[in-house]
Formats: sequence, structure tokens, C-alpha cells
Amino acid sequence: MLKLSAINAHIAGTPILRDVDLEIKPGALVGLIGRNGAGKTTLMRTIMGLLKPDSGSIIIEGRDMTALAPHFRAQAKVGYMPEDRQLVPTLTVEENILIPAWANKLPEAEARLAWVYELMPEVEAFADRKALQLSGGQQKLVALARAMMSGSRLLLLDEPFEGVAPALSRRLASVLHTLKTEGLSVLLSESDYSHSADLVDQVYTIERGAVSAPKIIRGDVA
Ligand SMILES: Nc1ncnc2c1ncn2[C@@H]1O[C@H](COP(=O)(O)OP(=O)(O)OP(=O)(O)O)[C@@H](O)[C@H]1O
Repeated sequence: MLKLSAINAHIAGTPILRDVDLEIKPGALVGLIGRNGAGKTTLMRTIMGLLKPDSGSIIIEGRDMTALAPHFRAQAKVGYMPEDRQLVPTLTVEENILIPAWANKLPEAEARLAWVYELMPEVEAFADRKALQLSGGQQKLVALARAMMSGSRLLLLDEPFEGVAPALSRRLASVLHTLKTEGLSVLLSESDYSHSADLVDQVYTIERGAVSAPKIIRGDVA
């Protein structure tokens, strides 16, 4: 599904990612664990094409995406939930969710929205509210819903549990579990194992921009 080979990337002249190899098999839920500043966000932004690597390759579903612009990821059915949510506060929840569909002219937007609402009926319940009227945890659910609009094959979730109250965390975990049973591949970052331990099949750790060999948690991944 996703294969990164020997990725190096810098920000403002400082090397951040160092020789990163990482693979996500179809249907796998993979953790990326590292402390603040370890490089999790930089790695996700690089996979999404928002930061161009200095060297290495990014293969998604067998296609070399290394030099391609971010919108090719949406076409390849990859969705991204940034750590800071990045909702447009003055737009409604539904408008925020539909942004990737409009921006990337995704086909079947209505069917995808229906699927998102089916998995997260609580989001449909506040679909007409402005994003700024929601709690931080509710905004995380909306950011996940928005990522799911384009991400029907692979989802990159940057610290989805960060700052989310326990009840919503459990809800988020249950949605991720359902997505996995539907065959989606997921890369999920966290600063420790507290929420991902029971969820992931495999874990990579990242420290100062270097990613360790994967640790297998569950062996049922293709
Ligand atoms: N815009 C930027 N300018 C300069 N340095 C940056 C910038 N963004 C990130 N960095 C540096 O890159 C390194 C990796 O940051 P990154 O945000 O990828 O880490 P992270 O693991 O996602 O941590 P966090 O959980 O704090 O977001 C850090 O040392 C950070 O200071």
C-alpha cells in the first residue's frame, strides 16, 4: 500500500528525516511512536507531498509519488488528518468535511459523505454547526471525517488522540477499528503507546528523525 525507502528531508536547512524506511501493508493499522519533535508530523507531511524529500522514494499502491503534487494523493485515495485539525472555523462541519471533495474534484462525494455519516452519526448530528462552535474533541472527529472523504484506502492520522477526553478517545478508537475491518490501511502517530497499543498491528518508533525497524504486534496482516 505504502512504501517509503531511504527518505531524507530537511526544514529550513536543518536535516529532519534521516534514511526513513517504512512500509504499510494493505489493511494494516500501523503505529508511529515518537516524542514531541521526533519528526512524526514532518514524516506525514512528506508522505502527503507537502514537503519534498531531498532523496528517497514514496510509492503508493505501486506508483512512484515522490515528485508528485499533494492532490495526486487524494486521487490515490489517501487521506490526512493533521495534528492541529486545520478546520475552517467559519464554515459548517459539513462544508469542512466536503473541502477535499471540492478541492480535488473527487467523484461520488455524496456517497462518501453518506459512508462517513454512517460510521460517525454524531458528526452528522452537528453537520450544520460552524466548526468554531465545537469542542476540541469534536473537531478531531470532524478532521477524521474530512480525511475519510479522500482516504478510502490509506489514512494518515497525526496524533488523533492528543487532547481528546476519554469518552471521545474510546469513540475514536472504535471508529478506527471499524475502518480496519473495512480493509483500510492506517498510519497513526502518537507520543506514547497509551491509545494505540490495543489498536495497531505493527509499530515503528521514530527518534530524532530516524525510524526503527517495525515491531509486529499482531500477525494477521497480509
Ligand atoms: N517550520 C519549521 N521550522 C523549523 N523547524 C521545524 C519546523 N517544523 C518542524 N521543525 C523541527 O523539525 C523537528 C520535527 O518536528 P515534527 O513536528 O515533525 O515532530 P513531531 O514528532 O510531529 O512532534 P510534535 O508532536 O511536537 O508535533 C523538530 O525538531 C522541529 O523543531
